[in-house]
Amino acid sequence: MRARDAARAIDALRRGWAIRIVGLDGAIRLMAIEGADAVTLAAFDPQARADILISAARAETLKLANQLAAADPDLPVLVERAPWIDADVATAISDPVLDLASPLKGPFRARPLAAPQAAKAALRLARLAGILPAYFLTEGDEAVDVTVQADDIDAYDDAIHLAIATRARLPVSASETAEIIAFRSPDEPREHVALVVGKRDSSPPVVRLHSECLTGDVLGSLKCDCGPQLHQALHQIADAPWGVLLYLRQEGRGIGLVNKLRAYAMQDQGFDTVDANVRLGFAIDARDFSVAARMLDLLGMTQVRLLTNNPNKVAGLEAAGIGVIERLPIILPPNPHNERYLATKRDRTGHQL
Ligand SMILES: Nc1nc2c(ncn2[C@@H]2O[C@H](COP(=O)(O)OP(=O)(O)OP(=O)(O)O)[C@@H](O)[C@H]2O)c(=O)[nH]1
Ligand SMILES: [Zn+2]
Repeated sequence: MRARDAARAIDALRRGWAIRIVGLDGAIRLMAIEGADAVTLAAFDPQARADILISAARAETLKLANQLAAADPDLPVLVERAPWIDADVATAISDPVLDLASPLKGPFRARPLAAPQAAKAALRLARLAGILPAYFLTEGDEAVDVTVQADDIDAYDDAIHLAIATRARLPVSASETAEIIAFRSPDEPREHVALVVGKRDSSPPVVRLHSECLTGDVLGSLKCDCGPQLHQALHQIADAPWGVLLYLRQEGRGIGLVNKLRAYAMQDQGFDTVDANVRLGFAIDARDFSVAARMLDLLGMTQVRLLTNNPNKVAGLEAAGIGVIERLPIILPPNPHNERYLATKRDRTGHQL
């Protein structure tokens, strides 16, 4: 059960437990800095010798990039442990939101990575767990709570075992005859849903992929366009012969709610949505639309008319075998709070607005 080991490791990281990642080039023992305190750190690393693993982007902010031998932007950086680096300093090293409040100590020194494949997998695992990509790292063979192969983290794909769990009628304000279909995967606790609107016929459905946005969808946040887009999409689908809205549990473009809110805190400090993600150590867009393709596949839909301004959604579905026969724009007027966000999407992430 290889996906199960990755799922266990994700769970362990969120609980602050120690894990070991075994790569082709060696094994590393890790504990997430996020959630670590003096007590858990002492148990993990009694001699205070664990180094600190961070993303290349974070290392650049800490002025460590010039010490890197290989210029691989995806290769994490190992920061040598100094006596003054305790749990609080490690937190300041890992979290860019704190940079203004706690000017960083230094200088830091980078150390060569003994197990680069395992270290890269550790960063991917942090993203999957929704935590900051920063760890205490040792190469010792002391006990851990979970051991996982780097290959299993690389291959982790929550779409593979996705299946329809149940379906029911769900009248919504846009359509009284909608049906909700829930999907579940044993590898992933978050459940995706599809809302099928209108009477299914042989024409390609109008489809909207909506990524979860708690702040926009539920709280009416004005910082983004998610809430109004969600409702507009449902009405556009209701006006079409038929269609489906996929509600994907990809909060914060796949980095999770807490990390998205960290990105918002970075935006309060002047960074735009793209730079905030990068400075936190994540991809600009960490979503994988193959899960949406798998849902459409399970619904028997192979060709769609896609409601989006995002060319990556079109490309992602097509790469996963769904034919996008038409892209339909979804345009809403900006407000003073999301004007910059929408301009960034247009200018930096290729949105056709
Ligand atoms: N990381 C991050 N995520 C954000 C930010 N603002 C909104 N989001 C997330 O972005 C996602 C919304 O994107 P979508 O509306 O699905 O898609 P899109 O890429 O804008 O493309 P469209 O189909 O054209 O709307 C949601 O998961 C939001 O939580 C931000 O500043 N940072
Ligand atoms: Zn939003």
